[in-house]
Order: sequence, then C-alpha cells, then structure tokens
Amino acid sequence: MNKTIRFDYANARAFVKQHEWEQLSPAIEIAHHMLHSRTGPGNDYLGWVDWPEQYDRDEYERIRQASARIQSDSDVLLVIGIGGSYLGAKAVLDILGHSFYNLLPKSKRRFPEIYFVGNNISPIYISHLMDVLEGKNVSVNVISKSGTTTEPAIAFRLFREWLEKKYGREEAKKRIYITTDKQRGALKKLADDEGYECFVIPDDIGGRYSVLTAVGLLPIAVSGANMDALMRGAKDARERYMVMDLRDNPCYLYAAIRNALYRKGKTVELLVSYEPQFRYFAEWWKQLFGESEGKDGKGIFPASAEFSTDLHSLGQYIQDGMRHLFETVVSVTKPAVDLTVQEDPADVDGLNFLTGKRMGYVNKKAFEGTVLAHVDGGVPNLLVEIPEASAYYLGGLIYFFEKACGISGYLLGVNPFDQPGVEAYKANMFALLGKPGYERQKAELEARLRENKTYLTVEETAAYLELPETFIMEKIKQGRIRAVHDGNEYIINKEQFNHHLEEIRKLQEFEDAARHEPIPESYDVKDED
Ligand SMILES: O=P(O)(O)OC[C@H]1O[C@H](O)[C@H](O)[C@@H](O)[C@@H]1O
Repeated sequence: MNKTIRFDYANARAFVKQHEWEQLSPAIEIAHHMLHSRTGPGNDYLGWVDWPEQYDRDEYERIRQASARIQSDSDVLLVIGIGGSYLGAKAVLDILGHSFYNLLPKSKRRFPEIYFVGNNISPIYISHLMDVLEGKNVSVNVISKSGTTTEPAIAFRLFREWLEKKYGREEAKKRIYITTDKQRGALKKLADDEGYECFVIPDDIGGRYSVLTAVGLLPIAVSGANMDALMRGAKDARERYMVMDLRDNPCYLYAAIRNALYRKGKTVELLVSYEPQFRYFAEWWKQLFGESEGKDGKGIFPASAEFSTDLHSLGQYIQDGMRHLFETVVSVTKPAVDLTVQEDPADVDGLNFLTGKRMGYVNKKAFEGTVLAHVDGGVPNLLVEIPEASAYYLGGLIYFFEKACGISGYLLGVNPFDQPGVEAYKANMFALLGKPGYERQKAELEARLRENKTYLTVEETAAYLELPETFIMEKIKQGRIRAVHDGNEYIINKEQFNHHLEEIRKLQEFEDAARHEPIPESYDVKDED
C-alpha cells in the first residue's frame, strides 16, 4: 500500500485554534455534497471530481499512441497553450523530468525536447525559440478549450506556417495535434477542416482543473513520464479525500485551516518549495486558487516562493513585513538524488562542519530553521509533504489541491469554477487592437489612456486637445508648446500645456477665424477725429 500525502498544521496552531477550524466542519460537509451531488455554483464544471475514475479509456489509449508517434518522428514537441492549457503539463514535466531535460544529449534524453509557447505575446520569445528549432523535426500540440485565446492562436499561426514551410501542407498536418472542445470552437472547426488529430477537453472540466485530461496527458506521455501512475495516484487520492471527518481528510483539513486563517486576516498564501523543480507547480497552483477564489472582492491571494533562493530576496518581508501572510510548504520527504558536501582543507568558508553531510540534509535543516523563524515572526506554516517526487504521488498531490480548492471556494461563498474577471482585459485589448465592432470602446479607451498619460506624442496631443496635428507642430516650432524630440518623434509633457490650454485654444480659434475671414479689397482707414 502506498504511503499518503502528509498534511501538518502544527506550525499554524499558535495562530488558529482547533475550534476555529472545527467549526467549519458543517460548511465543509455542505461543500462536499455540493461537489459530489453537483448541486453547487459552477456545477457544470465538476467533471474533474470523478475524472481519475471515469476518464475516457479509448482516448487515453489514443494519447499513448500519438505520444509514441511523436517520440518516433520528432526531435521537438511544441506545446502551444496558456493558463490551464499548459501550466499543469509543465508542472508535471518539470517535477518528473530532468532539470535540464531539453539540454541533455540525445543519448541521455530518450524523448523529444519539449517547449511551451503561446503563453505570452513576446516576439522575442518566439523568435528565439524558432532559432532552437533549426534543423530539427517538430510536432505541435495546440491546446485551447475555447479555441480562440489570443496568445496560443498567434503562436499557432506562426508555427503552422513554420511547419508548412518545412514539410509542406500535407506532412505538416500529420505533425499538428489539437486538444480542444469536443464539438465547439474555432480550433475544433479548423482541426476538422484540416484533418488534424484531435483530443478532447471535456465540457465539464475547466482549464485550471484539466491537467489530468488530454490537456496534460499528451505532453506528459511524450516526455516519457508514467501517466498510468499519475492517474493511479489521482484515483487513490479521490477515494482517500471522500471521508467527511476533517481529522481523517487532510485535503479538507487544509481547506478548513486556510479558510480559518483567512478569516483572521491572513490574506496572502505563499506556496513554498525547496526544490526548483516545483516552480511551475506553484504557477499551476496560483492559477488554480487565484482563478477559483478571487471573486466578489474576496479570496486569499496565491503567491509563491522558492526557498532557500528567495530567502535572500523575500525573506526580509516574510520575516518582518505586513503580517497578512501564511506559508504552505510543499515538500518531498526524500529527494530523487543527493550529493555529499566535501571537505575543504583550508576551510575558507568555515563549512567543514558539514563535511560528509548530504545536501538534502542541509536543505531540510534550512527548511526547519526557516519555519521556526517565520512562525516566530508571525507567519503560520502549513506543510504538504509527499514521500517522493514520483508520478503516483504527484497525481495524488494534484487531486489534493484541486479538491481543496473546490471546497475552499465553496467555503468562501463563491463559484470556484468560472472566471468572469479574465474577460475585462481581453475586451479592452481587442478594442485597442481595432477589432471590428469595438470602434466605440476603442475611442473611449484611447481617450482614457491619454488622460492617464503625462507624456503624449503629437498625434496623441492633437487628439487630447481636439486640435489638428499641424497646429500642434506649429506651436512646437514657435516654442509655444515645449516638446522633446526622442529621435523618433516629439514627446510633449501634458502638464506643461494644461495650464495654458485656454490660451492655446483661443489661439487656434483666432487663427481659424483669420484663415476664414474674407480679405477686404482695401482698408478704409478713417481719419482719427
Ligand atoms: O484553454 P483556453 O480556452 O485557451 O483558455 C486558456 C486560459 O485562458 C483563460 O483566459 C482563462 O483565464 C484560463 O482559465 C484558461 O486556462
């Protein structure tokens, strides 16, 4: 029988009394039933709850076959996706793979290099990635539940063209794998029209809960990680975290204690790890909790830190800054590999007392010392520990946090499974990009941007003052509007003309008038009386 995930809250006892989290038991029971009977808010997106038991076995086999094909015909797999469409896969690959996986010689790396792209709008990132692909055989997995997210869509345009230029249209089709909605969306239509192999993001599983679906599994399988063990770990965790008694359900106990801490003003949770391989697990966890709880002006802000590294950057704040923090340390009992500290005869650094000690031991003492210091500083500490960084325990850890998140969201009284807030920036971005149909919003937003800016270009100044650009340029030449030429264009400090704006307008009206007044044949100069 496998060991289980250990949850320890001893270092939070001083901050939250047992009765304070025990009193949440009834609310957790309600949350539990809402999840399992699918009667709570967001109940259209609860497919993840039973997924480790009920996942589509046929598609699972297709994933395995597709991964074998990619492993045999590609040196590189590009995973194009953003948010929940890539974070889970990257988290799992980083923890189960080699820290420098893509740099290993082929002899040591049996599987394709895997790069994640389409998770930003950086031309530099994509250009540099294209340099890396020179001379390599490439397959692409495009992942988008909606099928229309801007970042992956732009990346796919660029890499589809790259593939078609390298292989021709027909061969390129065999190297493009689409993971998207079963029936709907632009990506699904494109895949059907072009004949790309398709995998499904189930309708009732949202992006941030989708790592154990084809979204995560295809890249994970290509990397050579053991996806069977990953699913088995999640399956066992699903059974284990069904019990209602908080004392026997560490997942619910974590949800209860973090909620009790939140009610006591601990509004920022730092997910901490002492292994850099967990960096993207923290990124996945931040989206999971941030998008699930950050609603109605509520929610614990999810942040992350890598120790001991960040003890040298954030350590001061954590020790002495605002006391709104608590830490959840994700740790691995036994590191996969270890090294021994060597003796230095000169003992220049004074560390000969560590001679013969394992680095894992030193890391653990750093952890123990840090927890005590931070608790002394008023920062509660929770511990979620897995026996080893294996696929089985990682599958369990994923399910542990997914379920704790769903329960926590319901405890908070929000819908943990939607993300209405992410649409605001998208609407603004599309308007400012000139998307058809957004013309009115574009004008409004550009006016607001000008209001919010101190330094304007001539074009922006003209729009801001509602005066012709030629007029602005004239006033710059006459020195009436001070401008700095930055080598490209004139930049005007709005503050310097705001106070004589009236004068500038009058000048414009006068000049307009003068320009349009009929010039008299001659001037009748009346003798002065
Ligand atoms: O998978 P997609 O539809 O492309 O969505 C990718 C991501 O972007 C959206 O804006 C949401 O914030 C995320 O929950 C989602 O994971």
